[in-house]
Amino acid sequence: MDATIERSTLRGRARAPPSKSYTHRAILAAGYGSEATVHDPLVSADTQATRRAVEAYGGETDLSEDRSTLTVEGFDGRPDVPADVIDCANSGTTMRLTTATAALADGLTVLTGDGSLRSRPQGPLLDAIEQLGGRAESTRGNGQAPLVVGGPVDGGTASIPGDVSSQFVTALLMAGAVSDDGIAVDLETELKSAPYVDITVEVLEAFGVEAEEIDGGYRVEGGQSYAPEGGEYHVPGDFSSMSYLLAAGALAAPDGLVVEGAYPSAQGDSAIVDVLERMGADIEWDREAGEITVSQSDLTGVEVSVADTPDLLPTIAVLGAAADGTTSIVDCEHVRYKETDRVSVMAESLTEMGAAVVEEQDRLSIRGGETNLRGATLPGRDDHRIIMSLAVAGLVADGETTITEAEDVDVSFPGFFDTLAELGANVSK
Ligand SMILES: O=C(O)C1=C[C@@H](OP(=O)(O)O)[C@@H](O)[C@H](O)C1
Ligand SMILES: C=C(OP(=O)(O)O)C(=O)O
Repeated sequence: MDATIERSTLRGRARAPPSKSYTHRAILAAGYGSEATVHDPLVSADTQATRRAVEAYGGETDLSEDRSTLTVEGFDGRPDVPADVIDCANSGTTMRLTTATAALADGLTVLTGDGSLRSRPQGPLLDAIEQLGGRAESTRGNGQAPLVVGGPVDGGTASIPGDVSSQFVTALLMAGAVSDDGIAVDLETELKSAPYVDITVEVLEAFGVEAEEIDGGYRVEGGQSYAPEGGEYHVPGDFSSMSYLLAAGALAAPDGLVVEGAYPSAQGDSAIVDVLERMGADIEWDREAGEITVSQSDLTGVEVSVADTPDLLPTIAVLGAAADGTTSIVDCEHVRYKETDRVSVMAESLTEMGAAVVEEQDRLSIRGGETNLRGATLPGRDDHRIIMSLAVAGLVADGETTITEAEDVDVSFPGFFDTLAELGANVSK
């Protein structure tokens, strides 16, 4: 599917989808337990992959007809050896989190994914599982999927670098809670994407599982049981998804637009509100009502570290391209290990749209504001965040912006283009 966007004026109210990160964790936490109902799950391509993995390990899941609840009968801490290969599709979270599950099973599991996922780093997690006494191999010996993983591991201490993916820590903590001896993770370097581990700790706590940050790492006791209070868990709204709507409002909603479902949580990506404020946007977050109101404003470039918030890079890059002056996105090397190398892809795409961009290994600088962005035909590269951010750029570009393979927004924000259209965007697909 191609999506074509033209300059637009937006207004009204929109609700971002439920959080992808919380949904993955809630489904897997419920899988590690015996029974739980997950309310307001994100039903998207990525979270469906985690659902399939839980089923492969012996869990059962049932999505209500209106898709508002997912009931999970878990495998109670003891995963079966899957009857088939687990296909994690495009989802890094699914692959990392359920690779650690495989290390608890008494036999071998094979995990694979699409071309993008098969090119992303898994080596530190494989090493960690081997340090814990499990078997963990990349079939091509390059630290990438397909992976062959086996256990059962009892627990112990594993040391991993912190600057590749926080999902390795999340994976080991979630599995460690149902291991016999628990797992301690020593971080060899400072942790990037750290708020995602805060999300993990928050979800574990909601499921009655304790994990803690210790000096230089994290630790979880073994022998714990996953059971949310009353058997129910509610997923909050997704701030990464909201970032596109908020950026769209700051660029193209003179009378303002309201984003609903924005309640405070551990999501680092709520920092988008602060970034927009620093750029000069007229933005207000009513935390109690869970509503953010944002209006079109003249934006100025700022320097932003995305060490904690890698998924905001494409959104901030687009804001920078439309702002006066230079926006520097720093601490971004780990953003190269996503569905695509998003530092390079945003540099190329925004250059194509007429922005002045300088790409360095750990910094992306965008000088905007001198001339308008111009529409272009841009490949979506099977990367949901590239597609959504470029669609926002299209709202303020001269002429048409066409994004190819735009259906991949389904990974995290199904209905993204319909939501934009309901806000008044000129979108055709
Ligand atoms: O744990 C999670 O839910 C995620 C962690 C982050 O990845 P890294 O920890 O690999 O940076 C983030 O980019 C991804 O979209 C979701
Ligand atoms: C990188 C992302 O997710 P994952 O790592 O789960 O593929 C993302 O959603 O931007």
